[in-house]
Amino acid sequence: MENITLKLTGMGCAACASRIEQAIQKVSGVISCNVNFGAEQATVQYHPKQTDVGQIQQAVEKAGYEAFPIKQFDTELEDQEKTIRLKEEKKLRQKVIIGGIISIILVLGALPMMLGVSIPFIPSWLHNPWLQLILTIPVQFWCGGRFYKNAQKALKHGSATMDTLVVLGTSAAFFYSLFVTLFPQVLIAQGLTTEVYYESAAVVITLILLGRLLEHRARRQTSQAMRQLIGLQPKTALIIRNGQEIVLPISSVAVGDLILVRPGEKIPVDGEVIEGSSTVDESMITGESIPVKKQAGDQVIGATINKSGSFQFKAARVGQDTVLAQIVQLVQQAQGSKAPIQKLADQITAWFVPAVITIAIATFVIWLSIIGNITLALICAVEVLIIACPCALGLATPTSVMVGTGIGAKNGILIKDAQSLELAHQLKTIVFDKTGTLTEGKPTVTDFITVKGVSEGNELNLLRLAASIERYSEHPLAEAILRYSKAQQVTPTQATEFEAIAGSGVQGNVEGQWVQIGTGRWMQELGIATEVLAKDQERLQYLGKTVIWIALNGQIEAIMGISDALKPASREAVNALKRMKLEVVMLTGDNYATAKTIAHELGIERVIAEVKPDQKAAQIAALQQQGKRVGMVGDGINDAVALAQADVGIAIGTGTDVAMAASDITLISGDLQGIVTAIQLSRATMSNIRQNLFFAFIYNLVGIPIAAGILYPILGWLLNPIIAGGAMALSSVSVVTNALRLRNFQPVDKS
Ligand SMILES: Nc1ncnc2c1ncn2[C@@H]1O[C@H](COP(=O)(O)OP(=O)(O)OP(=O)(O)O)[C@@H](O)[C@H]1O
Ligand SMILES: [Cu+]
Ligand SMILES: [Mg+2]
Repeated sequence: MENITLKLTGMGCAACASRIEQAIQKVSGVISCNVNFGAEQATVQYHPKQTDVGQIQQAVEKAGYEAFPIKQFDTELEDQEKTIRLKEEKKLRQKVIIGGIISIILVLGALPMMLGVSIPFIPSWLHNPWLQLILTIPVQFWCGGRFYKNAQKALKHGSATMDTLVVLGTSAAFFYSLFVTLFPQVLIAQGLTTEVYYESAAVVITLILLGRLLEHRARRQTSQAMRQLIGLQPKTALIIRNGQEIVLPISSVAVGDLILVRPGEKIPVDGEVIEGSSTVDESMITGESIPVKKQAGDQVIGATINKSGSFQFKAARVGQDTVLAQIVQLVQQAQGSKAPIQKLADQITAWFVPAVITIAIATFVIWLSIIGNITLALICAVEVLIIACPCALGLATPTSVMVGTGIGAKNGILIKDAQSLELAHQLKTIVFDKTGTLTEGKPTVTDFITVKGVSEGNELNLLRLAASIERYSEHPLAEAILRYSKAQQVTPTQATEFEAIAGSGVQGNVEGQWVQIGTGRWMQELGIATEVLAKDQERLQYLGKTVIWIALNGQIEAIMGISDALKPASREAVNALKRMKLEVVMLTGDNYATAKTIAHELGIERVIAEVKPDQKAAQIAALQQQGKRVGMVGDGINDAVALAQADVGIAIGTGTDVAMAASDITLISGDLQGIVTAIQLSRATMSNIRQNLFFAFIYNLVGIPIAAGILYPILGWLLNPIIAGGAMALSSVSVVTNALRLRNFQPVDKS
C-alpha cells in the first residue's frame, strides 16, 4: 500500500472536488482517496501492484482536470507551483480588467433605462443594442469561457457545478437580449418592452471572476505558514572535507559530513555536535523561545539558528529525513485531510446545484403563469441561478483547517489531521502518563538500601549484579541504575537468560546468581517476601520516589529509591487544563503511593497506577465508555497503544518515535503548555468554521428567496442580477477572509 499526494488544478468549486474524488476511486487498485478543495490536493492510497501514479493522473485528466504528484518538501516544485499559481492569477486579472472596462461602458449605456431618466452626458448611441451586443460577446465568451468549459466538463459526467449555474444564468440573460436585438417586433407585437440585459451578463461574469481572483489571492495566504516553514531551510552548508572548508548546496550534504556553523548562521541539517559549543534558537521548530545550550554530544536540528558560539557537527539526517522535512510533510497531509464537519458541507453541496436549478425553473414557471411577463420571470430565474453559489460552502471548512494546522506548526504543535483538530475541542478528560511526560524522564537513583546494612563489598557487588542485568534493558529506570553504578565505579559484567517483564521488571543470570529487579508487587507475585524493607519503601514512596526491589536467588537484598524531577511546566499546564474545566488524570505503571505523591504536587486528583503497559489502552477505553472524549498524553513505547486508543493522542516530541507515530498531535518541544494551546487552537478553528458555515448558509437561505422575487409582491423589491452576482462573489471572499482571521490566533498567556 502506498500513499501519494497530488496537486490539482482546474477546480472551480467543491463539486469539482467530489467529482475528482469519484474519478480516482474508480481506478482499480485505489483504496481510498480524499480531495481537498481548499488545499487543491488529493491524497490517494493505492496498491502499487495494481495501479500507479500515471493511471491515477490519467483518471483525473479524463475527468477534465490536471494532477501532478507533489514530491514532499521539494523547494523547486514549490517554486514551480508558485509560478503556475501566479500565471493563473495574471490571466484572471487580465480578464477582470477587460471585463470591468466593458462592463462600465455597458452599465453607463443602460443607466438611463434602468433609472428611467435621461442623463445628459451619456450619449444615446451607447444604448444601441447592436453596440452592446458587440461589446458583450468577448466578455461572455472569452472572459467567461472558463465557465462554459467547466460546465461542459460537468455535463459530460451528467452533473452540474456552480459553473453550470453561472453559465445558465448569464447565458439566459445574453441570449434573451440577443433575441430581443434580432427580433424586437416579436415582443412589440405582444405588448412587451424591448429591453436588453447585456450589461447584467457582463457585470455578473466580471464580478464572479473578480471574486475568484480575490479568493485566489487569499488562498495563497492560507498556505503561507507552510511556505514559511519550507523557507526556513538554508540553501547552503559549510562543510569540512579533508581539512578544507567548502560551501555546498544543501542537496549535496550527505550523512556523516562534518559541518561548520558560525555565529548567527542557520544550521543546515540535523546532526550531533562534535566540537565547540553555543546556544541555539530552536523556536521555529519547537515553539520554545528560550535558546538552548549545545555542546559536544548534543543534537541540533536543521533550520534552527545558531546564536553566539561556533561549532562543528556531524550530519545525521539530510533531505527528506530531517525534522523540518518531516514536519512539512505532516502538515501538508493534515492540511489536505477532511474534518468530519466538512461532510455536512459536502453533502449539501452535492444536492445543492440540482436543487438550485429546480428552484430557478420553478421561479420562471410561477412568475410566467402568475403575471405572464416573460421578462420578469426570466430575470428572477437568472438571479436565483447566479446568487446561489455553493463555493462559499465548499471553502468554509478547508480554508480554516489549513490556517489552523499552519498556526499549530508555528507554535510547535504538529497536528496530523483535520479530524484531531476538530476533536481536540471536545475533549473532557486529559490523561497524562507520568514518567517522561509529567516528569523529565531523567530519573536518578537517590537511595540504595541493602538488607544486610552498609558493608562496602556487599553493597557494591549487589550494585554490580543489578547493573549487569539492567544494561540489557531500555527502560529509563535502567539507565538511572547504570548511571548510578558508573558513578560508584562499578563495572558490570555479562548476564545470561535476560528477560524483561513489561510493567514489572527484569531478571537474568549473572555469574550463576539469579537476579530479579522490579516492583514490589512483582516480588509478591513471585512469592518473595518484602517485609524486610517495607518501612523504607513507604518512606521513599511518600517522597514521591519510585521504589525498585532487588532480589538475589529469590531473596530480597536491597531497594532503590529513584526520583525523577517534575517538568517545570507540568503544574501550570495541569492548572490551565483544570481552569478549562477538563478532568485531569494520571496514568502510570509506577506504584500507587509514589504516583499519588507526585499527583498531589501537581494538583491532579485522579490517579490510575500500577497499570501494565498492555492495560493502559484498556484504561482509556474504560474512560471513554463513560461517554467522555479522552485525550492521552504520553511519550513512551508503553504509551503507544493508549495514544492510539484515545480520541486524541498527544505525543511528547522529545519522547520515542513509536509514541509520535501512534499519536494525532505531537508537541515538538515537549512543553506541556502545548496541550492547552492545541485545545485553544482547536476551539478557535472550530468556531471559525462555524462562522464560515453560517456565512455560507445564511447567505443562500436569504439570498435565494429574495432573488426568486418573494419580496416583489410585498415590497416591490426585485434584485438586480448585478447585485446577485456581486453578493455571490462577496460570500466566497468573506469566508476566506474570515478564515484568514485565524492567523491572529495567540495562545492565551500561561499565567
Ligand atoms: N528495567 C527495569 N528495571 C527495574 N524496574 C523496572 C524495569 N522496567 C520496569 N520496572 C518496574 O516496573 C514499573 C512499571 O514500569 P512501566 O514501564 O510500566 O511504567 P513507568 O515507566 O514506571 O511509568 P509510566 O507508566 O508513567 O511511564 C516501574 O515503575 C518499575 O518499578
Ligand atoms: Cu461560485
Ligand atoms: Mg513513560
